[in-house]
Amino acid sequence: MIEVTNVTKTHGQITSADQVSFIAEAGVVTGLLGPNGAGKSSVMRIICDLDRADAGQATVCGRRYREHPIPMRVAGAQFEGSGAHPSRRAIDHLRWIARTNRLSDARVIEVLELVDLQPRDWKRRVREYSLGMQQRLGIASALLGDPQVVIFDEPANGLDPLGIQWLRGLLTGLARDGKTVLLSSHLMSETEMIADRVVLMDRSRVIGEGDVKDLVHAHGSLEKAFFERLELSRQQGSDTGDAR
Ligand SMILES: Nc1ncnc2c1ncn2[C@@H]1O[C@H](COP(=O)(O)OP(=O)(O)OP(=O)(O)O)[C@@H](O)[C@H]1O
Repeated sequence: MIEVTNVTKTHGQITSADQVSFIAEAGVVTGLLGPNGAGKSSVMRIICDLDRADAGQATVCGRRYREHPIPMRVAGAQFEGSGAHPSRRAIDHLRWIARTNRLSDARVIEVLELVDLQPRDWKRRVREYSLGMQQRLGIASALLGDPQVVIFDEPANGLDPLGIQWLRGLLTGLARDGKTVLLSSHLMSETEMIADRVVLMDRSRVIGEGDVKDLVHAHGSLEKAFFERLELSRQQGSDTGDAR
């Protein structure tokens, strides 16, 4: 489980997270949905201890990410593509991460197969990878430690419709195995396809949340639900003189 409680983060004049609170449960695919600059990556970076919150806290399975003895075995994360150096061979990138985290080379092969990268591509250099292949490699590295919690920042970017379908199968399977799955996206229809539950963000705040099925049932589509909520929230913001 991921628990985010009143997380606030500022960078000088800019607020990237403003009292953000939500829970991502085990066995559920939770989507953090919002437009560019809404604060999704900022919150995910704080969950993974890549950034420190100014106030509030985020825990993964009951503790701060970095307080776990081998964090990678508890939570795996993917930010911006593969995270690999372009000159590295894909398999060597994963082997390096595996060895520094006391994981076996056999697990490297398992995750390469899990993300459906073809054996002929394993030894290719990452710079030769398409965007979609880089996404798959990034997802593979997040899964290396077979963690309870997986966090993917915009995993659908660069994937074609078949790739999106594959991603949905993968994430649904992980949730079915009892894992906590958190993904961010600004893509409404993809999120509607992939997530069970959504946390809606705009201008660094949570503006709503709910089960995707319920929101689609009530509003016709997740996109409509999102924009209705967005309009209301921005209206309330302007009523109170909040310019963000
Ligand atoms: N290190 C930083 N320094 C200054 N501003 C930052 C920093 N990190 C994030 N921000 C700002 O915080 C806001 C939220 O950014 P963030 O990347 O979290 O949004 P996002 O929802 O992930 O957007 P996208 O969908 O475009 O990735 C933006 O205005 C961004 O410019």
